Amino acid sequence: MAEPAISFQGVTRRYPQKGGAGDVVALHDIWLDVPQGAITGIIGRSGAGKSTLLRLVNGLERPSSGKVIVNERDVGAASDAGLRRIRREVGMIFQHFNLLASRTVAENIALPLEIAGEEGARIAPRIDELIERVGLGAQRNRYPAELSGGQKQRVGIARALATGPRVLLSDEATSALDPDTTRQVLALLQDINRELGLTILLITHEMAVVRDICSQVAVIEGGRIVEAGETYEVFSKPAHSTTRSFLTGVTGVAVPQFVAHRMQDAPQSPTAEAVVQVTFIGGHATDPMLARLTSERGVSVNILAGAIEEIGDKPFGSLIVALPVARLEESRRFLEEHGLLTEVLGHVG
Ligand SMILES: Nc1ncnc2c1ncn2[C@@H]1O[C@H](COP(=O)(O)OP(=O)(O)OP(=O)(O)O)[C@@H](O)[C@H]1O
Repeated sequence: MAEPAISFQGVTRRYPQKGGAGDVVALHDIWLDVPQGAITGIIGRSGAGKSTLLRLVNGLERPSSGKVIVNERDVGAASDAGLRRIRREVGMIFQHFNLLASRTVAENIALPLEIAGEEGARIAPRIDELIERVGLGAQRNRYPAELSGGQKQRVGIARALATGPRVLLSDEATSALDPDTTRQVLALLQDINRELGLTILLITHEMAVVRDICSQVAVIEGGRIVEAGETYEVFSKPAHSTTRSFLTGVTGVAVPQFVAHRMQDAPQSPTAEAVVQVTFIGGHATDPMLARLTSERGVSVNILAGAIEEIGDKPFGSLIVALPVARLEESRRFLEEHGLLTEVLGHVG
């Protein structure tokens, strides 16, 4: 196994509060490995500790205890020279782009190279290459105020790549963008990840971003990681209630209105039906298990809604079905024995 690109080892970050009212514990005993060359998402609500976690990676923050290892170097223990080296290897993009208004696109991208003391003659071809990569050839001499949000973020990405980093940190990079532009910027990040083998660690409060480009995800709540793993696994078997609440509306399908308004927690009669969400994962996605439940067990299944999408390059299907309450347990056992996941959402009748 390759060493992780970033490793949080028992990291706690406290902030003293004014007036001695005790510390705010922004992060509590974080253990997390970010694999090389992958796109890893950290998802959490406002105040969960996401920005603090990201700032620990490029040394803008230091841990109160524990270690943050980036490319095998301990960030908390780095000297000033060591920190400068780490920052060249770690690029960052921001929600509000952080471009200099008085500089053109090319001049904004040149900035980190100038700071790093790169020779003038080597800067120009590097800028050409970066502008080409993010598709901004026509905007080269424009100023930020003349650009759309998506174009500004492309400048941010080119600037972050200028020093040839091995890791890219993304702080809510698409939160200020409309859905179409978000898709384009996420696709660009994915291309960069694949073509340059760059490790990307992004923070977001949107599960759709995780679904679209992250192969790994960690869910953070109140400064603690409550769940982490491969996106596909976490989406198909969310173990924590916070994860489930982030997933609502992002995957699968909703119970149709005509059923939803009649649904109750408990069945009201022996002929009631249970409304069940059946999740198909991996190779099981196309298995006609519901048809077999009918043909082999004689259970009548009513399909109410369904969708199949792709998460982490694997099929992920979700169906909402009605099953007779009298056959519910047997039906769930049959489906689960064949690798499907079931969850009872309510009852009708
Ligand atoms: N410099 C600071 N001084 C004191 N408290 C801080 C500081 N930075 C963050 N905190 C506190 O630490 C906790 C985590 O903050 P953080 O900004 O990391 O969360 P977040 O998940 O990024 O939230 P948001 O999405 O709103 O930025 C919050 O309670 C915040 O108030």
